[in-house]
Amino acid sequence: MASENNGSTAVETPRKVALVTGITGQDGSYLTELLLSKGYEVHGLIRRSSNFNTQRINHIYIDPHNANKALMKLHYADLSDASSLRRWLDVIKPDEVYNLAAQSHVAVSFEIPDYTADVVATGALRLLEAVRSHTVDSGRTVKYYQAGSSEMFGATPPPQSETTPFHPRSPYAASKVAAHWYTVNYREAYGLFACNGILFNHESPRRGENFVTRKITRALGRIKVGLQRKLFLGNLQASRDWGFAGDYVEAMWLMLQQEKADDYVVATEESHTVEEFLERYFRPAEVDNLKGDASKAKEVLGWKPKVGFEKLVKMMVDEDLEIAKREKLLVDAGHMDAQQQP
Ligand SMILES: C[C@H]1O[C@H](OP(=O)(O)OP(=O)(O)OC[C@H]2O[C@@H](n3cnc4c(=O)[nH]c(N)nc43)[C@H](O)[C@@H]2O)[C@@H](O)[C@@H](O)C1=O
Repeated sequence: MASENNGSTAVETPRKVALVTGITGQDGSYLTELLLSKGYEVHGLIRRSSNFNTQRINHIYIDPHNANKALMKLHYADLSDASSLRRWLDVIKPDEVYNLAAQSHVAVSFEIPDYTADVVATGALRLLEAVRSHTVDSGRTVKYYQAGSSEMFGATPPPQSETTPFHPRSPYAASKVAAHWYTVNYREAYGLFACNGILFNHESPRRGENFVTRKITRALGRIKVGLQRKLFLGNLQASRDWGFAGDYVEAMWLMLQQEKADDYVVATEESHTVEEFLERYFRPAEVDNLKGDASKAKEVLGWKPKVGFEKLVKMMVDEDLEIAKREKLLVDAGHMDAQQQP
């Protein structure tokens, strides 16, 4: 409980409680930092893995035995396990649910389409249904955020806004379209406060190393310190609207603070091409050109990006150069293989 005492009366404001799927990912870690800074208690659902995968949130983790300070809590669950979702909703009783979990790699979704659809599309439906049934049984109100993607626009030419038709070009994108419409449907059919954020690419030093921006900045750092000589890239003609993940999680939160649930495009409105390469590879179907029109988020949410393209690239290159320098120390001391590329 947050309390305020001005000498005469004590006003007690209950902490807001958020439930975040995908908390171990790039966006989950930035969103958790934001929510904790706003005084929320944050519960994250994590998948069981034989390797720890909590690197992005280790710096904010406090042992739960320290009950007064540990405001981020982690629980095992899975978007493929409906009963786990409902159980944690009943236990945690969140005010806001952010569905950020996904198999989020577009190229990989061609390799594991069935799994991608199960987690990204049906997983969102399971969570929506768990939220709906929990609100009916408990009489509580829960707000829901669905992480949508510019990949849903796919082959439709830019600029892409909330009214642009979807034309998905991968199992991942088609699954995100399904999740988008499940969310709209639960809003219309059951009156659930459910929002879709249609986020264009957003990057950071915490971006997964097999997405193109991080792949490039990791390689740059390693090449600079002499740990790597070549970088293999794919389609260099593709254009993307790249923003900073830290800015984008703020838009997610803002959507759930509005009077009315709605869908919003979040983008920088600037587009750039992938340019560097040594060898090419191509995806079965490619999304050529993405550039968002975020006018609605600017007008209604009062949101605008703080980090532009150049600042973003510099931030990532600087951070990855530091990582490469640390790797070099390990290689020189014989603790790591120089050929071991990320
Ligand atoms: C919004 C959206 O954003 C992301 O999806 P993505 O745009 O596919 O991201 P990416 O970084 O993998 O590719 C960007 C572009 O870069 C091209 N490209 C060239 N050479 C390489 C290359 O070597 N690796 C990769 N990964 N891409 C390459 C690739 O062909 C594509 O045209 C996900 O977060 C997704 O979850 C999401 O929702």
